[in-house]
Amino acid sequence: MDLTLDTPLTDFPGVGPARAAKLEKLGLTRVRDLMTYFPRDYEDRRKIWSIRSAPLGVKVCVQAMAAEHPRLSRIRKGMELVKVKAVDHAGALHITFFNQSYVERAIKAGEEYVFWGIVEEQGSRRTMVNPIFERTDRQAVTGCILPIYPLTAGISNHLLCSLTRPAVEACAAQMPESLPRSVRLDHELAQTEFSFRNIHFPDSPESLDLARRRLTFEELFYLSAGLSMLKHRRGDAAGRVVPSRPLEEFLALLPFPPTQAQRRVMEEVAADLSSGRSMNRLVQGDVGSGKTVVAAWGAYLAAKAGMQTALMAPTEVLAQQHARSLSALLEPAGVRVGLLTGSFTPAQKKRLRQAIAQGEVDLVVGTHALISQDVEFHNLGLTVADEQHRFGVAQRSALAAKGQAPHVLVMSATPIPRTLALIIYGDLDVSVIDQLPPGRTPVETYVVHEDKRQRMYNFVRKLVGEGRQAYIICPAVEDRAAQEGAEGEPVPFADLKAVKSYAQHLQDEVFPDLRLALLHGKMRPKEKDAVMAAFAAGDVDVLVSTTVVEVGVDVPNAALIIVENAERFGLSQLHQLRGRVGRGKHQSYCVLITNSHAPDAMTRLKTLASTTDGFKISEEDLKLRGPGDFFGSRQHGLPQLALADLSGDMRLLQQAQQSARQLLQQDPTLSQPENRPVLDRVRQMFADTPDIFN
Ligand SMILES: Nc1ncnc2c1ncn2[C@@H]1O[C@H](COP(=O)(O)OP(=O)(O)OP(=O)(O)O)[C@@H](O)[C@H]1O
Repeated sequence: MDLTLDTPLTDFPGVGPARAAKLEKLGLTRVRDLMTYFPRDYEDRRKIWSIRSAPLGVKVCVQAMAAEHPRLSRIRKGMELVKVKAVDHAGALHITFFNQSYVERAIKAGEEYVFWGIVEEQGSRRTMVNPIFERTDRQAVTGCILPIYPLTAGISNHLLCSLTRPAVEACAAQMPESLPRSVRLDHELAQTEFSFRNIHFPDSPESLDLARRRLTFEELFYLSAGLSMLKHRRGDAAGRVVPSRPLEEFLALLPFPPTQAQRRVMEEVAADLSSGRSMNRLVQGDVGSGKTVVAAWGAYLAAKAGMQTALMAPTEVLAQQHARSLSALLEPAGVRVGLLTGSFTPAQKKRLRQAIAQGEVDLVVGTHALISQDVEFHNLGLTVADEQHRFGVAQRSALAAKGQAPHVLVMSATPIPRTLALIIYGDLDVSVIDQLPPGRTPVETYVVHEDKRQRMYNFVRKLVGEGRQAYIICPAVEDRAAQEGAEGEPVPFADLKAVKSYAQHLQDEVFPDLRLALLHGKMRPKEKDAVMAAFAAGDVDVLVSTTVVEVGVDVPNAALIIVENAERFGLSQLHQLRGRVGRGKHQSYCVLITNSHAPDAMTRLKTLASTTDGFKISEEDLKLRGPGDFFGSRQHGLPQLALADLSGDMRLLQQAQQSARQLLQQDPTLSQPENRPVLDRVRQMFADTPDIFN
């Protein structure tokens, strides 16, 4: 069979319609797809041992001759055994196969085989159970470094290897070289053919490293090039001029002087808005660093220039809170603030929509409802997305599409490690508020086990006695699959009922004399708002809540947060939760309760207890849990990476970025003929995200 990159997999022997359908599930229909279907791991099966020298207890290859015809026996119903003795110059290996009766015919007395399995010793006998085996003259999966591919039901690693091996042999040389020669030489990257051969079937660990380095670099290079082009394109986009005004005029509205960091970021925003180019800026700041002020400043400038601002918040509770605090701040300066959420009655919504369309509202605060089709703005000049990584790139663009190239400000309260920020927000300029307002004392954090529960309740009572308020957070879980704890234990708060009855228990048995309230995501928005408002007003002492308070909720008098089943949360999420306290002048506390004694759970929780620096914590989280948490379900809308490991490939990312930038400096649109292959690859990579690259 003559293979080319376009040969369909159905041309391979043994691939009928049923298998083809399963392969398609993995994205594999042609040889080309096999080439870029990379192994997730490797097994080093190069060393071939003799029976006596083979180490015990680990998987090894042993070469030996079948000394007899295999013996098949049925020991009980449904259980078949095949036994065979294999020998070499110095020893014998007693091999047993369970329920693989075909072995009786497959192994022939007198033939040499390589057996891949675990050697064990019973007395002086060396044994092996269920090895993989092949004849020494037909070695394919032994004597080599074997790739381990990601699989799906009905597709074995063996099958994938048997497809990939001939594909790579015939077609590695046909894979086009798209990296510019100078980039390849500058970074000492291996050639394409070598890289594809060795990423699948490495000659040695060193060759594998070279191959992986090249292909990872390539991936990061195209990603960086795409993102730079996007930034460049946006950067060039003409923006509406929002004239700057003296900062002091706005600062006079604030009840506190800004921090240096806030001042700097506000100046950056004003410079963007008045530049005549369209702003695309991310404001990153640790919890409680005071990002809202920056958004308010942007909205203020826009309003004074006769333009509207839309501020999109991720939750109803947060939208309500922003609307409250922004109107208190801005209404005195004549900026009209409106709130639009999904929970309004149709009549209310209609009235507000009309006001928005007629330009009677300057700043519209809302949830996703803002993106809905029938909201029309009179003159939208600025959009602000709070907690952007919860929204996708697509949602951000949908909001922006409601105006004529409005300026875009994105605020993220989850500090993101720099590597990830470069990728998730590669298309944005970044400002960091790296300073907390003065007078904050760091939150004291404790990890405690169940047995200290009573002491903790006493502590709650003591703080409430001093006039403070407290949160008690329970992890309510929505999907059934997640209801088992990490170690398979049932989770006390796995369902809403449990949270409700826990709250009831606290009110009835533990704190009958305190004012408790319950908040959870399944409540009607109006109820949620009422509870939050009561808590903010100091009418509730203890708020028992699910993680709906996680993002952004701001009640400075709250000085204690207790997190139940803390081991179930990611570090960054716990950091967010902890950020709900320590927002005022009172010494605040965070108590993480756990039943778990699992060492890694304890390590994670102790990390949190040892630092309050959000960037450090998120880096630790990235190391411990991988980037999945930050990326969510690919909501960011950027391409998925096949090889690059964002927690480890930082240096390579920097090199790739630098090199992509250099190339784009010479040829910003990659329109020169020699850069055509790069442009094609970038387009291909961004093909699934047309809203950011067309
Ligand atoms: N410069 C400042 N001096 C004193 N207090 C400030 C200052 N800036 C903001 N604050 C107050 O600090 C609290 C936190 O501000 P804000 O809600 O804007 O933080 P944030 O960055 O959005 O935090 P989070 O991400 O946790 O929501 C608010 O009560 C705010 O009024």
